[in-house]
Amino acid sequence: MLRVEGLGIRFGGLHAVKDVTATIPAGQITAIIGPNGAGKSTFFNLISGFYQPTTGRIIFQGQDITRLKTHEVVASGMARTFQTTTIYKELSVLENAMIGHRVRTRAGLLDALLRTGRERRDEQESRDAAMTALTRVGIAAHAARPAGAMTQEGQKRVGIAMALASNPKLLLLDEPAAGMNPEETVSLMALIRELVAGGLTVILVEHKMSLVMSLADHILVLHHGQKISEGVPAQVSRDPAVIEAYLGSHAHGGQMGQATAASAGETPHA
Ligand SMILES: Nc1ncnc2c1ncn2[C@@H]1O[C@H](COP(=O)(O)OP(=O)(O)OP(=O)(O)O)[C@@H](O)[C@H]1O
Repeated sequence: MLRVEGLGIRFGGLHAVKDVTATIPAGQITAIIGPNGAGKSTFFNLISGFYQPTTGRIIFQGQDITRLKTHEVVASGMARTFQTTTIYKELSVLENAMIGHRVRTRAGLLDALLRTGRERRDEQESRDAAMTALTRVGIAAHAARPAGAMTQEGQKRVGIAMALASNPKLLLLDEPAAGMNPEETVSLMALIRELVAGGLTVILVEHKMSLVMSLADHILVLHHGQKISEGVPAQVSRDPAVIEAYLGSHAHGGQMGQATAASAGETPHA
């Protein structure tokens, strides 16, 4: 599905991501983990086209997307959510998903909000795509509600629907369980599993180790911007390099051993 080769980016003197080579399998859930400041968000921003890498290549479904702009990356079949909620609370759930479709696939946000001629022509297509996305995340019945009236978890689903409205093959979830209580976390995990069962490939960055360990098929561990381990959860959680990295970041509370046995909702780094 996705391959990165020698991927790196420097911010001034800091190598935030350095020489990462990895293959993300199709039809699976891959989690990117690592202690605080490991480079997870930066890696995410690189593969979704938000940052241009200093070195390396990104191959998505056989196509080199390294130099594509964000909207071109989306058009190629990849969409992401954001760590902090980026939904429009005063607008309806449906309108949010429609904006997700339009902003990601063609016109800019301004077009979408100002209802230009092109936007109007595209409206029906957006509406259909948005309803399909809302159905996929289980909130079609709430289409007319203001997004801000949804629960925290409901708002997460709106955010995921915004990404799904562009009908991606690969969905990038930036800390999907952030701010969720244990029950909401379990419910979101079920949703992510359903989406993958339906054919989607998912990559997520997540601090809640319990979620990562029970949800991910494949884990990639970053530390100081470099890949230090990769494999199935059982392999990775026993990898001495990973344990060492988390113990080394103990000052931040990152403890891998504890994390694997943790209940849903625990945030090892918090
Ligand atoms: N735009 C930027 N400019 C300069 N430095 C940056 C930028 N983005 C990230 N960094 C730095 O790169 C390093 C990696 O940060 P990043 O946010 O990717 O780590 P992370 O693993 O996502 O951390 P966390 O677990 O705390 O979210 C950090 O030292 C951070 O300060």
